[in-house]
This record gives sequence, structure tokens and C-alpha cells, in this order.
Amino acid sequence: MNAAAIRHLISTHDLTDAELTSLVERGAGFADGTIYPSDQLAGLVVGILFLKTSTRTRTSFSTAALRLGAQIVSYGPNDLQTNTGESLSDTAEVLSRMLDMLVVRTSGDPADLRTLAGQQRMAVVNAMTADEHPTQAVADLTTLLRHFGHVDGLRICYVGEGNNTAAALALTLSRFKGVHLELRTPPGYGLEPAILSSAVENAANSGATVTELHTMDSAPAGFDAFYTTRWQTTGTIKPDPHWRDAFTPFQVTSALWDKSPEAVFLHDLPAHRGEDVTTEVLEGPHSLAFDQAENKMYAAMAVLEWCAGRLRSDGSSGTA
Ligand SMILES: NC(=O)NCCC[C@H](N)C(=O)O
Repeated sequence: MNAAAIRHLISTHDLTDAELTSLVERGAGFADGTIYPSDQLAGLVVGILFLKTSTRTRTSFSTAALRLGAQIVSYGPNDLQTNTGESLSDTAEVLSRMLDMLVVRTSGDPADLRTLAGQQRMAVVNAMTADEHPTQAVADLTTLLRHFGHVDGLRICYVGEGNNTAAALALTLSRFKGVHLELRTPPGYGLEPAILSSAVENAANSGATVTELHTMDSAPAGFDAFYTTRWQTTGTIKPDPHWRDAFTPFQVTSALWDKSPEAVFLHDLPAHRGEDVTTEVLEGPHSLAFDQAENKMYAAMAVLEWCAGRLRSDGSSGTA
């Protein structure tokens, strides 16, 4: 594609507020069937490069591309000549002459994605790095929009490690008016301070609030949604052999619903039943976790359209 058309999505910072909202609305439109996948991306070829395991994200981007009429080329961790020493910038230059977009998951240096994006022809999409999971946030907000009809004003309690998923959630939810995001993270496993200050700064501009606590001693009350994530974030090692002691009080159980009886439950999955969440909650009447997983495909459709320059900022499709 030509340089004028492509847009990289490496961090939620790459999206304006209007673009974030239009991606979420477009994702919900695909999910609700008010927008039809036709051949919006016909003629394009999308590379799917996953250097770490993936069930939802890899499948959602592959199926999103195919459903919109694009074709895909998939690479696993052992496939590219980067394994034999070819530089990332040379790799990007070559791939950009054949692919229109490259969807990448890595647990290596997050800056690698900016290196891959250093060419002029191929849009790069972050399908999860150690520091951020922007397309998960688009799917999560799509899930909230579909369920509540709005994101503004929601009260969300995130319980668990301040990982890539939490970072993207905090950086996006904080841009919506009147949202209250409370993060309950185990001591020593909170959000990166720079991410938290960025979310707090967003919130000051939008009229949201973001707080982080490191205890479950006081029960969260009056929330619209609880969100959790697995305890073993991809590619990270917890040096403390007793780290589970810090996480145990943060397991999501049905007791959380005592003071928020209507709250829905979200999880980016994979769930580890009996660790991060009980089966009763994951499979219970409040759980949207599997709808949320499905929404990843609709969100991926919107993301691919936007990266290809085929989604206008008013949310309609066409050349931007
Ligand atoms: N939805 C997903 O992308 N799930 C896989 C990763 C979950 C978690 N944030 C992790 O980094 O391990």
C-alpha cells in the first residue's frame, strides 16, 4: 500500500479519541450485524507473525482478514530469517514490498514493533507485547458497548496483575467521560507507573477517574463490571517463588457480586479456573468472557480496516 494510506496500531496512543470510538463502534456494528463483512479488504495480503502462543488473537485477525476479503500469510516463531541473524529492519523492508499489513505478537523488546514499522508501505499491528495489548482493549470496549449501549460513565473494577491487558484497558477506558476504573493489583504487580500516570492524565482530560489499590481487604462496591486476567502473563517470569501468596486474595469469586449484584464479568482469557477465577463465575450468568473472545474478531475487522486506511474517523468505511 502507499505510505499515505497505512496506519500503524502499536499502542493505544496511536489512536485519537475519535478513532478509538469509531473502532469500537465499528466492531460493535460487525458484531451486531448492522455492518456486513463484504470485500472491504479485497486484494490485500495480511501477514500474521506470532512469536508467542495465541488462540484468540491469532485466530481473530486471521478470520477477520479472510472475512473482509483479504488473504493471509502466517509465520510462527521459527519461520523467518531473523532466526539466522537477518536484521528486523531488513526483514520489515522486504515484507513491506509483499504484504500490506503485518499483525505481530512478541514477548521480545516492544520497540521491535516500531522497527518493523520503520518502512513506508506495510501497516504494523500490535497483537500483544509485554507492555500493551491495544487490540484487546478495542475488543473489551466493544464488549462493554454492546452490553451497556455506552462506555461513558461505566464503573469498572479490574482485579489482577497490572499487565499488558490492564495497561491497554486503563489507557483506553480513561478517555471516556465519567468512567470510573478501579484497579486492584497484587502488591508488587501493579501497573507500570508511567502507564498509570498516563491513564490518570487521560482521565483528568475526559472527566474519568482511575485509581489503583493493592488490597482486596475492602470489598469493591457498586461496579458495572469486574475484569480479570491470568496470573502468568506471557513471557514474564516472577522471580519471587512465593508470588502466588500475593495473588491468592485477588481470585475473582462470586463473593465480589455481594456489593455489585448486576455487574458483568470480563476476562481476556485463557482462564485458569481455581486461580484467577472460579468456574462458577466464569460459567455463571454474569459472564461475558466468551462473547468477549468472539468480539475480538469483530474488533480485529475494524482494526484492519483502520490500518489499511479504509475506515474514516466518522466510522464509515472507504478510503480515509
Ligand atoms: N486475549 C489474549 O490475547 N489472551 C492471551 C494473553 C493474555 C495475557 N494478557 C498475557 O499476556 O498472558
